[in-house]
Amino acid sequence: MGTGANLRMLDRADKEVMKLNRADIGAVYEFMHKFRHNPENPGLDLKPLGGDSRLMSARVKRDYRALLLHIADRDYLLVSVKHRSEVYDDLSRYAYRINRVTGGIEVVDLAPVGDSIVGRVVPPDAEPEPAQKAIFDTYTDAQLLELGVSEPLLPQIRELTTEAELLELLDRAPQLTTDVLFALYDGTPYADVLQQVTEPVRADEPVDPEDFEAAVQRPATQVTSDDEALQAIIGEAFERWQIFLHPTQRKLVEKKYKGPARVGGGPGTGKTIVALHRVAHLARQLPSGSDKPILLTTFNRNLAADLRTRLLALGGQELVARVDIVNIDRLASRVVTEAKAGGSRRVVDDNRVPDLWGEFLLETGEPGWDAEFLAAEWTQVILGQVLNSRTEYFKARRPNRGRSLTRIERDQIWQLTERFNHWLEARGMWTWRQVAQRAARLEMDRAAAGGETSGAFHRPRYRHVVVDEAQDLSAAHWKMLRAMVAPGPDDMFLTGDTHQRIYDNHVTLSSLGVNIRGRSSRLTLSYRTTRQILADALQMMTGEVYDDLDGGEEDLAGYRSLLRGGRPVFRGAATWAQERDLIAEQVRTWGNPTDGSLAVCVPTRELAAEVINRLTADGLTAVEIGPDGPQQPDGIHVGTMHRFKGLEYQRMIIAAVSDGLVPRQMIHRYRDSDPKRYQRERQRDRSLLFVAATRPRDELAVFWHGTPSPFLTSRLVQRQLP
Ligand SMILES: Nc1ncnc2c1ncn2[C@@H]1O[C@H](COP(=O)(O)OP(=O)(O)OP(=O)(O)O)[C@@H](O)[C@H]1O
Repeated sequence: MGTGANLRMLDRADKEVMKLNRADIGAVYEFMHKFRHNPENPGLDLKPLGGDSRLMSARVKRDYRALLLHIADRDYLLVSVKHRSEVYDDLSRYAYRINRVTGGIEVVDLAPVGDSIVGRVVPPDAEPEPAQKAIFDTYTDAQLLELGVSEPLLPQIRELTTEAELLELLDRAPQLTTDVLFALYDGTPYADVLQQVTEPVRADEPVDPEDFEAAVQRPATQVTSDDEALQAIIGEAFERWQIFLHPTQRKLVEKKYKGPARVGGGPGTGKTIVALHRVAHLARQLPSGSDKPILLTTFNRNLAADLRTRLLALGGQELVARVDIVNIDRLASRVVTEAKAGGSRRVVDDNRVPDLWGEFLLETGEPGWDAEFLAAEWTQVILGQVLNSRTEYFKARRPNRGRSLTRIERDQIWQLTERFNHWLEARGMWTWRQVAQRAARLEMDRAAAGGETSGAFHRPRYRHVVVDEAQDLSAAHWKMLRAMVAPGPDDMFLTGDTHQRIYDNHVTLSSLGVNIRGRSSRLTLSYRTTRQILADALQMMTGEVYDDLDGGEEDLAGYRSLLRGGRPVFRGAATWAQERDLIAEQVRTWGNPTDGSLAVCVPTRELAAEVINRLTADGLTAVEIGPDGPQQPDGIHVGTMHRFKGLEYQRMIIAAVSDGLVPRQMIHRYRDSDPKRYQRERQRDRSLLFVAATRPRDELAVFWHGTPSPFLTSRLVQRQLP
């Protein structure tokens, strides 16, 4: 007999392990190590549990036993670690099956509901339990099985009459059973559950319910086999996302795509996690080397820094060494610097563009033109579409630009923009959008030269490009990225959510050479927020229509959470001073936490400064969230809405959600003059509020003074306390 064995751990087992004390956790690690070395080691006492079952037990230490599933000759799956007394008392309580829908292995403990303590957060003000009626009695067994519910659990599911019982059962049920029953319990229609919850995790090929070797390999069997990951689990220095992907997430990560692919989905559904795992997956297939063939990019600096930290946690220095992690503007500026195309020009912020146009028109004495209009035309059409010549501009489509232009007007505008360019250059300035446009041009030329058979052959810069926060990139950014990687399998992988677009970049990817048709998927299960917070955040989105980055529409159908918590608080005050009292009061109610778990979000920097003053006056440490994130980890973090992308807090207050502030008062001037722009700006402000409202994990409070923001529906406003 050979000595070594393969031992994997099922995701549910690690939850049990984490509940043990440190010494016992250490014992589990020792056990696994010994077992892999030689499962026949007499000290492990490996033996079948009941008849010809695949279930076996082995000794971890005096009081603990490991339950293992024997997959194949020297291949085992650790499914549970239990106290000795629980293992042998009633062997019929454990069941295992290959799920016919997902093809994954499911192991369940059939202990009666009521035996264990509910492990989830249940709101203190939970509604009274309904009368004794079986929760799922409107569905037949066949229907539940069709949705992928675990068969051995059916008798218990039939008995459920209260939410508490449901929560208890689902705490130990397989993932798909949990997902399906929650969706049905939330009132999602059967057909939608089938389409949104079950279909994305259906096995790609027919499932053989006896083939455990095939089953253990499928995404639906959430396991880990790698030693370092196991060690990390045991050492507690890990987070679950690093190891256990949801089957839907894992499928997207490991899929082979024929071209660019896109993953959408609401806030907190793990898009960034998927992007990071995708990078690791692609890196595993690279030939060894010391270069960086994978680009991982995102919108801004602190998001890129966060990606680096998380990628390091996921795959260590070895992985990070193969990946170029950089935010998109910095990437563009690198290209321009490398080509010495920027001279010594200094980059100025794009929001200064209207003022600069104003100065230019004044200085050059060009009457009859509106600086705002020209700034938008230059930014969105000329730079936005990387137009290089007057002819290109004549032919360009001008979607979302409101009024149409005659040929003569286009000609004049083109000339003006050329002069404006020189004017900026003479002042040693250019904007981030100009940098992006220049970089796109350089990379497109470089790619075109690569196709030539001339002596200087240019290889594409990257083999794979992975983009997070894809909704915020501009057309020039996409053109640059497209040119940096050769079209082909697994070339580009994008994650993002247009409901969270907070910069004014609207694109149609196919027109930019990034063809995601037929390769677009969506995640729907939020791992971050409670269903109570999620429901209220969705209310704030009422009535708005969002795009899918490719000319179509996208919604958040099926977006849900398995986490529960208290209902968000909504309160209005007469004045801003009184609202600050509300903030202070809420912070007190939550126990004045200054450990970095609480944040206050407001529309402007001035308001942020005033909140900081108020909290400081109360003797609390309050710190501002800057462009690189919070200035220090501790204290109460206070920042404007733009700063919250990529952050997560346990509790949050969103304050000054008042009419005139959310959306910004200034956008009203476009209402009649440029209704399309008005719509876009209004949508952007709504997205900012949505992003903020979906950052807290457990609790949310929303305040305003005077008239509440129009984004707060009357249902939300009426919920306020007297
Ligand atoms: N498979 C998983 N297991 C455990 N936690 C997960 C998993 N996937 C995601 N999470 C957690 O959910 C939270 C949100 O994940 P992530 O930031 O990737 O979501 P996102 O979709 O990119 O969100 P947003 O759109 O708001 O930026 C994080 O705390 C992450 O650790």
